[in-house]
Amino acid sequence: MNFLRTSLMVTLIGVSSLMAKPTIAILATGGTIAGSGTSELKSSYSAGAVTVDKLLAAVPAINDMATIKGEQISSIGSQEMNNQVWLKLAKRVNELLAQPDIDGVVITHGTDTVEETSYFLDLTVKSKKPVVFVAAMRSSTSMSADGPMNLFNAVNVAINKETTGKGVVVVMNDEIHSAREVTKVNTSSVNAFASPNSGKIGTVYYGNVEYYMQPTRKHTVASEFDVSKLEDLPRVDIVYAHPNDTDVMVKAAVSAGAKAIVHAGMGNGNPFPLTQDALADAVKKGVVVARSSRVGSGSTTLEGEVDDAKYGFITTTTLNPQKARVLLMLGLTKTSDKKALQKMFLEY
Ligand SMILES: NC(=O)C[C@H](N)C(=O)O
Repeated sequence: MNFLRTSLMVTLIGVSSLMAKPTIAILATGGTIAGSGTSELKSSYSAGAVTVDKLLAAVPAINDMATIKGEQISSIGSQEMNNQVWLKLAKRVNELLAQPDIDGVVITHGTDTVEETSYFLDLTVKSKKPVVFVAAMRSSTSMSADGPMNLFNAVNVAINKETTGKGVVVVMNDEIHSAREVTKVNTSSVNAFASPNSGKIGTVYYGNVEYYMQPTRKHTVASEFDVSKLEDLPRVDIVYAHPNDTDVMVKAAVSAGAKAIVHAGMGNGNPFPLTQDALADAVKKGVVVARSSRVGSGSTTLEGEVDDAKYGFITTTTLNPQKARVLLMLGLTKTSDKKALQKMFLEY
């Protein structure tokens, strides 16, 4: 009799744990998804004006799928994103994902720099659990706001078993992108994101998730970067190339104390000759110079038109300048050895 009662209880516990909803932490940082304007037909608004509770209240359906725990990290337009918020966010996500009762994290963010913040977390989160960034191009008060459906889709991606181990992903406009690859490609359209080198890794349509690609570079648990004890990050500046360029921006970066410069070169990462000399001088002063490209896709190849060995440059391979900056900031917390940093650009 006792045996029967015990086995019945075990079965009931088993069934109820099978039916238990996953718990998802939603961390809000601001952005247009939390933007508020005075008219649903005007494009002007203030980013980050809506609190996490209001954001969640706009999508009640997510409570049927998961137990939701909202948290406000910051309330800024992502053009105001900075080292402090990056570190706070990465530390908090690691803390939450270490808890057995948290199954995944969704982060609401602005679109302007979501490609950088998501890549920063891709390199610093120490968990295989889902981490999903979501944003919007239309403010919460706009007609046909895209935020609610994007958030609904993001929670569906976060509770989907297949998201485990994929690294940090970004959900926008029914698409799932890997944080390493995704970039903003349009200033105003709801279809503002693409992964030019690899394509999206999946789709999410009214909550139905389909994956068909797997990120191959090192991320999350395979990454060597640890922010748990960091208070700040090394300064890395980006210098954008153009015909008839000068040495002014490179010199300004060096005298401002940049530890590294990412050069957004022309074509396959080519600097203007005068700028190239200034970059070579920067290397002699101990500044790391990484050649990226302003083109937006493709790799700055190890053996292109620039003799990297002669000038002491490294290349960022397929990372665009703003993502290369993120990897360099973290790389410099480990080493300033150029060979070691070049290796990171081939692995991450
Ligand atoms: N669509 C957006 O989210 C743009 C806004 N400036 C932001 O990045 O916060």
